[in-house]
Amino acid sequence: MSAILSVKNLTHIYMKGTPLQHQALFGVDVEVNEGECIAIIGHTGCGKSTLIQHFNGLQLPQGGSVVIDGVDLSKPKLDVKSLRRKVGLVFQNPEDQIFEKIIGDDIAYGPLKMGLPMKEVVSRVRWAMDMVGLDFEEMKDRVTFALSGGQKRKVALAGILALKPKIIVLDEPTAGLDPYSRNELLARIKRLNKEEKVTVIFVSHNMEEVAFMADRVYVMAGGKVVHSGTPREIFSNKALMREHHIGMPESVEILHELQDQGYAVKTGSFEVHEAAREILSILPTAKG
Ligand SMILES: Nc1ncnc2c1ncn2[C@@H]1O[C@H](COP(=O)(O)OP(=O)(O)OP(=O)(O)O)[C@@H](O)[C@H]1O
Repeated sequence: MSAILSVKNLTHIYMKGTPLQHQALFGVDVEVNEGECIAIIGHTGCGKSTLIQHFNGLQLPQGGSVVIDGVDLSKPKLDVKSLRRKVGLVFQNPEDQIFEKIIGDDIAYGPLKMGLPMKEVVSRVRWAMDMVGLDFEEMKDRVTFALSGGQKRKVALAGILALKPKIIVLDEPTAGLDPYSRNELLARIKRLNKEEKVTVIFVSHNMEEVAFMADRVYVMAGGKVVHSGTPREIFSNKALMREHHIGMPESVEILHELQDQGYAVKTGSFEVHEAAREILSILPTAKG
């Protein structure tokens, strides 16, 4: 695997030189390999959104460097359009991303702007709708304003996918969704990552989601990366999670609680069936 995204010593100061100046990033290093699924977690205000806004040129490096698929974002005359075809950023609020009245038109917007022939545009819209689980025939002519929150999220994601980006960046992809819609959308994103080999980077406050999706996790605090590792490594580090006010998957929380009470359980198991096995393993030697 080779690095498709490399961030080195990135700094960012909002409203530099004004009385409202605020430094949001203090020398961040992130390296993402092609095909990986990466989670970025951390307490609110730690700089996650600021960081990911650099990935498609919404913010440009003030200090340090960001190189994506061979494109150095510090270079003068950066071709932002071509960068945004490589990296699709899906905002937290889908309404910030849906502009057209009709679903099919909205998803076709990017490919049409790219000047692709109509046949290719239609084929991309079909593919993108299929990837996110929207039925093409049933949904393409429906109006966007009448959709549910979950459907809007799917339309926003399909609009990005229709550009066939190598990397998708998702800011809290399932915030506000019910558990069924959340799991369905996560399974779709996982399929994009594992089968279509799209590199995925997502920000999340939902640790179940991080445990289910991520190959690796970056933990941010105070504008810095304070730790990185597999979900297993991160969630077995209770001190780290507590120090940075980050929750854990509930199954891991239960295992940590048992460990605190003196039971010999391993805390790196975060899938429910693993955690259940771990708990069952201590039953014969249970205290009291
Ligand atoms: N446009 C802006 N102008 C000034 N300060 C900003 C701006 N955007 C963000 N900040 C500040 O920069 C810091 C990092 O914000 P950022 O949105 O990157 O955090 P975050 O980790 O994504 O937070 P959350 O989890 O709440 O979305 C915060 O202190 C925030 O108040």
